[in-house]
Amino acid sequence: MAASIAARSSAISISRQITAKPSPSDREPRSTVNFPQPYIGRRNVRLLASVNSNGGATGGKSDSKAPALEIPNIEDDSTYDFVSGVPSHLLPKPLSSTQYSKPASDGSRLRVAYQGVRGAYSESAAEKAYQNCEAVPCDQFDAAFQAVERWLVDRAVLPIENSLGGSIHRNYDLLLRHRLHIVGEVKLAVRHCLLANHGVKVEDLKRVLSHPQALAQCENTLTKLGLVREAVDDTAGAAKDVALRNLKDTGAVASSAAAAIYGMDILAEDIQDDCDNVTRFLILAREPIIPGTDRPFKTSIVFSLEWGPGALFKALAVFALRQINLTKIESRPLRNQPLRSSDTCFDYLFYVDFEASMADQNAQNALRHLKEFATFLRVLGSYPLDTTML
Ligand SMILES: O=C(O)C(=O)C[C@]1(C(=O)O)C=C[C@@H](O)C=C1
Repeated sequence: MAASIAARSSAISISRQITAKPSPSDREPRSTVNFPQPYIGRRNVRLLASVNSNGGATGGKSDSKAPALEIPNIEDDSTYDFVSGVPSHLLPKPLSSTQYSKPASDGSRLRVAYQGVRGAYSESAAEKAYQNCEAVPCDQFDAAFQAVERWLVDRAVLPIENSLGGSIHRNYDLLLRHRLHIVGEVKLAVRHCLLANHGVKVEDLKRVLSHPQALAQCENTLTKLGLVREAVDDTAGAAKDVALRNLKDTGAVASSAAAAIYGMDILAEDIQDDCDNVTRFLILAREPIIPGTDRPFKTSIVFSLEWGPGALFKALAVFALRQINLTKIESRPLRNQPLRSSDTCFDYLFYVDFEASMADQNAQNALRHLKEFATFLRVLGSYPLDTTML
């Protein structure tokens, strides 16, 4: 493998990873029938956490053509992993929800991959998730996923949505292409600064470099200043580039930490369009955590549906009927899936976050119900909510 121990303290670059043989999970999902389908079909599997054998409220079977809001009987005694469909006794022991943030017992620091260079917001998020961790920079999101899969690091912390800019679609797509588990979330208040080299004034600037999300979050300020925007891989990388090339007509939108690291002046602070600018990051690991009920949990799933009137309404009703609160829904195109026979519409994957632990009977019933009519369903993780004040 090209990425080796030598890469331990240097940035992980995707080009280095590409020389390695792709694992089956690196491949693009081809269609719903080619996905690993632990939840698909009409077979009733038990969930990893124990469930009672009558399977829920009504115990009745529903009609798959017009799914009624009823719960099926549980007929199969086996226990399967949510994600892989492998019998759970054959899987590595998952982390418990209290273990997931503890440092390793041998005193070594947890290695946490993030996308960007030093001074990126993602680095701060990694450090917020795991104080005293070794934050490992990666040039692309994909490299951070691969770094975890190849045991180069222990975790990855990647942005998934921002309160102003919206979803980071690339990471939704990568969640499905890779086999990692969501084991936590981190919310980070993002306060952007306009940075420039020493002696440069705002009036001297013609262009500004930054991550597309950061540029979107500062839309109003940058429009008022009349600056031409140029998108780069990360905010701190923009600052580094402007500093290294000693540009006099170009600024960067980045953090105050990046200004200090790359020796730049801060021309303006808090230039985001709203002072409440928050980015939510996901913490990814090779193994899932055991969902608990000792504190508020969230569960993230992805599913696809048969086409037809009310299909999404019925899918979401499995949660509404059980008073389960949804916190996020995102739809993404189902790639490599030919257009439907009528050629008039696309196929979608729906990513849903809901406020319940997979250890809750209610959540298990909801997913068992959804699996009756979903053409694909995967649990991406069940993890504690980040309830810290920003
Ligand atoms: O460029 C950075 O500093 C990042 O950490 C990336 C990122 C993102 O992808 O959304 C993270 C937080 C901010 O929302 C802006 C950019």
